[in-house]
Amino acid sequence: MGYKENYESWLNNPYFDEDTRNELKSIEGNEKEIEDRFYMDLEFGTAGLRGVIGAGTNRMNIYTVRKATQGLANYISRVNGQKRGVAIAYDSRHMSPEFADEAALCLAANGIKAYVFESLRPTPELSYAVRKLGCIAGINVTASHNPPEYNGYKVYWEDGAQITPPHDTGIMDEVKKVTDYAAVKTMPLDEAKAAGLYQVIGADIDDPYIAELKKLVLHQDCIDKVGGELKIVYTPLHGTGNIPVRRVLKELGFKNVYVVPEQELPDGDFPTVSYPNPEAAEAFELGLALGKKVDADLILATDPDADRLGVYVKDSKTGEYHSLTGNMSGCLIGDYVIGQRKERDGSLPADGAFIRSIVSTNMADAIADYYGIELVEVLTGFKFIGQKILEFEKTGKGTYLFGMEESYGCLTGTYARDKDAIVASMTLCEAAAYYKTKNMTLWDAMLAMYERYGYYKDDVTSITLKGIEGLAKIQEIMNTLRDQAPQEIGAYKVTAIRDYKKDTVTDLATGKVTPTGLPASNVLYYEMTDGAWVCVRPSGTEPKVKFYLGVKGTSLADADQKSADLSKAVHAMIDKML
Ligand SMILES: O=P(O)(O)OC[C@H]1O[C@H](O)[C@H](O)[C@@H](O)[C@@H]1O
Repeated sequence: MGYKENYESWLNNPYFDEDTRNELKSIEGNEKEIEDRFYMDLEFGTAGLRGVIGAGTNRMNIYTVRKATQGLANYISRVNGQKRGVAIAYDSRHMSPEFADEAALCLAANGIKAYVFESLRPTPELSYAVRKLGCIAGINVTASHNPPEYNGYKVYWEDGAQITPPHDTGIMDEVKKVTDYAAVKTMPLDEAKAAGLYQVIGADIDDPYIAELKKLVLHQDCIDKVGGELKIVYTPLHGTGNIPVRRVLKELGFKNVYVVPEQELPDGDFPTVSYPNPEAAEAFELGLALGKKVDADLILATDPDADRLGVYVKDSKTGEYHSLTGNMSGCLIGDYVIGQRKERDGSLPADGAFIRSIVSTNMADAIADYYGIELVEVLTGFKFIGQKILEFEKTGKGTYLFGMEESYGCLTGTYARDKDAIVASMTLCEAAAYYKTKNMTLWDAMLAMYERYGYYKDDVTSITLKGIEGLAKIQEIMNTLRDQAPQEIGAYKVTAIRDYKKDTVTDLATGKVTPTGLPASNVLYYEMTDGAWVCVRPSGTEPKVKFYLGVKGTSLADADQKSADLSKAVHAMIDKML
């Protein structure tokens, strides 16, 4: 069916509620809008379903949510997982609780028990809940850090990680097979409850989740010593982090936690920011102002579903606040956790591993090298880190020590299988306490890391290309780069090209081709002279093509300069293709 027919069929089908049909009527004659809403079904990307809320097959609405859930239910039935149930969480976005209930009632109508959180919860807690309750799957209704008009639907499998092969394609196939929206099952809430197919969860999961986090603390002694002195500013950016972050910090003994009042309460409009993403500087405007006022040691921001953490730290020598990228905070936390674990236990597991995505900093490799542990690379998406943890468990080979992504996410511990900004906040505050007892700030610790591991500087630039034309343009950019591979970028010569789609690593000096060792993915990676690199890939969660880059300098200033120069060269390369 073409987009026009799809539109007509929604418009004229009484199965769709009146509001939906009225919304569709209001766009009559607006071809572009109709095409965008109906030219495709919302697809599973890096992080499941994600789209703008509204009527249409390419939108997030109760019908597309139900359809996805019917597909999931069919898959669960196919693998005989009905009895184990599905845990469901949701964030502070518009329609999140409604979509969560739609999903639950569809599952219930399929004989699958749904465990639904009583109110909003962070993504990592959902991941934990799936494991804790022994569920076959999990659903999280969230669009993470996207703008307010978006919502999404992340699917988790029994190990608590977001779906990967074979379950992702298995579920997607089942979703595709559901062609008649009216055939999707659902049932009334009271009936689902009476049948024991809808169970509300809350404190019964919160308490053991927080307890798991606290088990990971390595230096309670340091918190006891200076937890009353450190000043921490925190913003949940109108999302789910508020209660759990404050709770864990309080229970551990951090006494001065200042929450940004304007951003404390859940609000799906995210009224104080245009983009509730700790990667964006604007997310810190209010936090920084409060930080300066109270003279905070560190400023933390978690995104709406609290899987990403952004950080600013105070440089006590200049009084300035430095922003830490996800690469920097990830390395700071990873280095602390691995280093202090070694200190505590005397040694690290012989098969210990530090996992990072291919687009994350090479400083991680230097850290792994320093501690004599393995550095494992995975594709972008924390689900691949989750998948590795499971592989370690299944094969008995490999011990997870730490995992991180440049996109502001990391996980210490294996109680959850998605990135956890609650544990990241906790661990960073603990590290701040530890370094404080050594008369160091977190910024001092960061500088010490540069000294020890090298002056790595990494950056990411993205180009937003929306809609059907945008999608085509992104493909065109990838094709251009494949057909006319750059031999140099800025001051650097390309030494090898990794094409993750073709599964090839081509050494440009010898022409030798080797496999990438990772599953196929539309990613191009240029290894360059002097430890520099550039990587290009379409985002799986937003209408963007992303250009990642990294350099290694001889000092902070040198690395900054090299990074700025390479960034300029990448921009010039992009401009040529637009
Ligand atoms: O670059 P993208 O495909 O948009 O993904 C960026 C990030 O999105 C989400 O936060 C996922 O949970 C991450 O695992 C992923 O790295």
